[in-house]
Amino acid sequence: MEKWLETARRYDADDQLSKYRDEFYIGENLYYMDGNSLGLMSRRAEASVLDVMDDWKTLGIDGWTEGERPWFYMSERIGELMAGLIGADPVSVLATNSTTVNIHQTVRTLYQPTEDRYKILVDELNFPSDIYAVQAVLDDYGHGDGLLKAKSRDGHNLETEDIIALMDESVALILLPAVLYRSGQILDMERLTRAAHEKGIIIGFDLCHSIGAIPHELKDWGVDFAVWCTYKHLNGGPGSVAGLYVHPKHHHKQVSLRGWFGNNKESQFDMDHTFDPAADISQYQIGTPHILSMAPLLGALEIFNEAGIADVREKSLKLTGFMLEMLDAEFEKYGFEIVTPRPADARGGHVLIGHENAAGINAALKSRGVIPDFRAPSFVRIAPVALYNSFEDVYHALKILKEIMDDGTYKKFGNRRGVVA
Ligand SMILES: Cc1ncc(COP(=O)(O)O)c(C=O)c1O
Ligand SMILES: Nc1c(O)cccc1C(=O)C[C@H](N)C(=O)O
Repeated sequence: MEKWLETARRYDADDQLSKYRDEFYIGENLYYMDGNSLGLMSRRAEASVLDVMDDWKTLGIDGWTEGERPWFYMSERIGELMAGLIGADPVSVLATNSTTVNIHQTVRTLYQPTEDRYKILVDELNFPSDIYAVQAVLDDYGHGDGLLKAKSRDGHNLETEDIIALMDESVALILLPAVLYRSGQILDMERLTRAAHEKGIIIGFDLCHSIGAIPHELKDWGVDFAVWCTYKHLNGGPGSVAGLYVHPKHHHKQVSLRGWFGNNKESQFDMDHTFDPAADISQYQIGTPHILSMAPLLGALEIFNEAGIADVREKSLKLTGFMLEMLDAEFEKYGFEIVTPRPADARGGHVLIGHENAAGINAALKSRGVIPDFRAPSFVRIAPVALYNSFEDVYHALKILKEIMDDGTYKKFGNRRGVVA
């Protein structure tokens, strides 16, 4: 194992992003590898929350329009800060609601079924909330049987051609993940979008596991819409306000879930009963924005815009590459299945390993200060995050994993997941 430590130290010495590690609160002797579920708090995120609290303290109601960070425009302001991460114009990006609400909002708004074309194409590996939301839309439109699921050949990943083969004239809309939440596979968004548009289908992506980990070019690819959460790679904190993108060609369509914060800002306080939609993405807001759950993003996103998503991606690939190399070389005898695709263009920001005792192994790792997460039925997800993890973290996490396997301590933990895994 010693040679891996040397490699890790060499990589760390070369790491241009290592200066950001100190900006984050990282517990003592903790190897935090769960940034794809909940990113760590940075000092800048903490400071921006305190600044917003201070505006509330000193300005009261005038905080909506006064101060350096007027709350009335904060959803759009954070949208601007996220635009570069997804390759979009700032006027097409917004921080609002939760991911699930944004799926209801975008899908309901852009889904325009006809008698022959009413199906929504998803995949059988997507996160449950996405499926619940899409099924609810279909049910409400009287097309409950319209959910079409692309199947996985190996139970972990998807083949682009299998998805494209399902795109026919019966499909009205497609919602797919950009990076699969379990395996970490990146889907070919550009090719899928091209194929969907050739068939006249609206296509959107869930970027929960890709934003902040990989670059995107949504506008150039012509993607119709996207949604994402901000508490994973973007480090916005638990329940931080989600994001959405809608291509400018759809901005003229009136949103389905209407509320007064989607109204044209100039006329919003006229309190008229006729909805006067904002001309741009602002229309996708519904009610009063959750200012305190947006505030951490002001600081957290500043770090991203400074570090640059290209460098973040380069380091992230090197971290997961190093992890995969160690797993291949040192873990063969333990019976792990390494699920994450190997090619760099197909691998997101985390690695998924399968083992029949995965829940016990996950618990044993946590007891030793390594924080991954368990995903049913038998997987451990490990995310070394470019902004705050080092190569030495990866080395220590895997060294501890090896010790747990060698001494069998994982057996003491049973093999059941916690209530929140
Ligand atoms: C792919 C994906 N979609 C949706 C969600 C749910 O998002 P929210 O709880 O913000 O609605 C998550 C994670 O919680 C996710 O990983
Ligand atoms: N949103 C979460 C939560 O409220 C509690 C615990 C975990 C989460 C997650 O984000 C899970 C995550 N979407 C996943 O990929 O499994």
